[in-house]
Amino acid sequence: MVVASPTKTHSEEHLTIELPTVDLSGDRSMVSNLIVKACEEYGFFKVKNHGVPHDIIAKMEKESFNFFAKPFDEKQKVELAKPLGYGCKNIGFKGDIGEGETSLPSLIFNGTRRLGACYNRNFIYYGRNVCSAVSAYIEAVRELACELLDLMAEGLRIPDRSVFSRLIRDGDSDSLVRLNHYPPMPLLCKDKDSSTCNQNKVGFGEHSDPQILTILRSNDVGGLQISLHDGAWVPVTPDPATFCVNVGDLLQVMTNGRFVSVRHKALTNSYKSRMSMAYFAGPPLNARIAVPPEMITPTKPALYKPFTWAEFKKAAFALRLGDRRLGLFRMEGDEQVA
Ligand SMILES: C=C1C[C@]23C[C@@]1(O)CC[C@H]2[C@@]12CC[C@H](O)[C@@](C)(C(=O)O1)[C@H]2[C@@H]3C(=O)O
Ligand SMILES: O=C(O)CCC(=O)C(=O)O
Ligand SMILES: [Fe+2]
Repeated sequence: MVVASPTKTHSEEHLTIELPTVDLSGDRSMVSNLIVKACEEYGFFKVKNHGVPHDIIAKMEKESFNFFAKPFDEKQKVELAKPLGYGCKNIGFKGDIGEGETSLPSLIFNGTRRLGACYNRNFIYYGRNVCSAVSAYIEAVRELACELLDLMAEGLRIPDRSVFSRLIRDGDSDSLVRLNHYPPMPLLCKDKDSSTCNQNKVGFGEHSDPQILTILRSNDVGGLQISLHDGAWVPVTPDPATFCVNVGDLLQVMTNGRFVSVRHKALTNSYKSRMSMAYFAGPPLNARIAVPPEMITPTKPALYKPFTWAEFKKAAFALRLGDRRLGLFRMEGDEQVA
């Protein structure tokens, strides 16, 4: 059963919880334990001293801003096979956007190692600079994603340390890079007669990420919010010196529900452009999503049926952005939906 039920927003007030920030230059066993704790508690954490060279990030940011600053007609030329390419005002195949009348220009690149970011005709449209910036960025964040996945396996005491990362290292790993641009939007008014207009519009609606792991970075403009267990929305403070890392649906499955793939959304603001860059680390399409035996015990039996990423992706991409898709793969007789 699929339940399309956005979690409820707690009135206007927001909790101010700082996400755990993990310093990757610290003691390895301490780092791996901290990461496991953060993935269990929040499904999100920040990393500093992450090893992704500053010039690679700066070049990617510069090329992304240049791209979004181009005239619309020119950007539209790169609209190729969905979800890859440039898209405006819709997310996915069903035209989902935020709750408000927002437009989200975004650009999606293939992160598959074998194909490269700008394979076939894309190269002509994006230009040499964009392609080399994206390729270097993908290489560097893939390394970071693999390192984090190894640390997670260590923290979970799984003897096969590369059980998760090998899916990403595979030349056919089905990864993506998405650049999101949130232009400033006027504030929403609570009601027509009200002179108090103070609500930011939703730029990217509530959802979880379907892949294994997401490595997200934004400029210094806030907007990302995550949903806590009780349905409260918590804003994430932007910090360009860190990456924000989140557990995807597949990692929730591969840890047998120990890590949580947490719902999140992004709001626009009325004064400054926000730009985010997300690397979605996915496995090869034919990969069987297996749960390491250490994650299954008599008290914690397998929660999900076995499936391939192709099967999961097909189901996920046929749904709407906010739909809960993990329920489709729960073991028979299990009443839970996610
Ligand atoms: C409505 C949708 C957009 C999405 C594919 C989907 O059918 C459901 C998951 C969405 C998502 C969220 C994370 C990433 O931004 C994304 C590229 C992905 O892999 O899954 C998007 C998809 C998209 O924009 O096509
Ligand atoms: O822009 C953001 O901070 C979030 C974007 C996001 O969640 C996504 O691209 O899947
Ligand atoms: Fe996301």
